[in-house]
Amino acid sequence: MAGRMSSQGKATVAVDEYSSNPTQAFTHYNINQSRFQPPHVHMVEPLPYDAPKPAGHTRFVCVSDTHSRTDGIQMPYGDVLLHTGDFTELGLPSEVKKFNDWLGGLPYESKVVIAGNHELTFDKDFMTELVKQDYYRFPSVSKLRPEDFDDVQTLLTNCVYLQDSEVTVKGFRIYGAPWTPWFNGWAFNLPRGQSLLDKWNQIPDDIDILMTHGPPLGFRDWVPKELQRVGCVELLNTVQRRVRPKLHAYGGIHEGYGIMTDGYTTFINASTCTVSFQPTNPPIIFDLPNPGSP
Ligand SMILES: Nc1nc2c(ncn2[C@@H]2O[C@H](COP(=O)(O)O)[C@@H](O)[C@H]2O)c(=O)[nH]1
Ligand SMILES: [Mn+2]
Ligand SMILES: [Mn+2]
Repeated sequence: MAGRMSSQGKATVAVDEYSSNPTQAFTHYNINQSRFQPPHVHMVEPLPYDAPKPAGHTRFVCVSDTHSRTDGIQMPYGDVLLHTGDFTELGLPSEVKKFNDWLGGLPYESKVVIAGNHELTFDKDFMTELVKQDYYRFPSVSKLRPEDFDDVQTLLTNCVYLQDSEVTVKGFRIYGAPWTPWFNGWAFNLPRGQSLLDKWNQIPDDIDILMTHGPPLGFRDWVPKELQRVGCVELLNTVQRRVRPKLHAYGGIHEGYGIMTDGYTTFINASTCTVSFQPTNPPIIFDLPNPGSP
């Protein structure tokens, strides 16, 4: 069973029986529960940049997977920038500084950033293992001395950096987490199932906006070259059965760029880079009514 009520009346999420095979999970839940079917679940057209912002709303500008290729990106008007990871290629301090400089030149009131699997130096446990393996997989990182990346987060002076943590911006509670299902042994990779669920269980119940690097199952998580869905089943169950944010922003699967809704949560895969790492997908804007406004 994937969900039940705790003694406090809150939903708790258990490991899904289809956790390890997201493509099969999608088919099963679609056939047996119509879980990904219209009318509730459908694609959403992006808001044009010149759409007037309704009174009492905050405009979020979502980007992801910019991979050190920010130079040509046309940034639209908005209030709060959300970047959901993979802002570098390898998490090199030089890349982080360049990204931070780019952020510094943007006019948004607040900028909130999480890491992705490419931000190698942000994952302390990953770096410990990499050093032990003599940087075998990522030789260009070996030129760094540990003191170069020990406090790499502190290079991000022009944003709020979230890692299993939250911030309140203009009354919105925003939570960010970098973890993705294991794939080729990158940073912040964890096995599907309980390991990832343990991370999702740290998300508080009353979050308005959730930022993760990768998608949940079924919402912009299709990898065409492998004919597979790769979203996290536990993340979907956590989002739909417990946290119920108004907005779930992510990237990770570049081919999944676009917007969907399940009728309550809007899911935005804002991957700027395409599958061939061209930074051509435009930032996605999204308006939310301010908390407490009529
Ligand atoms: N089959 C899977 N493909 C994946 C997964 N995570 C990423 N990818 C593919 O790689 C690109 C780029 O990802 P990046 O993290 O290196 O920037 C992505 O668009 C997919 O094509 C996965 O878990 N399974
Ligand atoms: Mn990426
Ligand atoms: Mn990634």
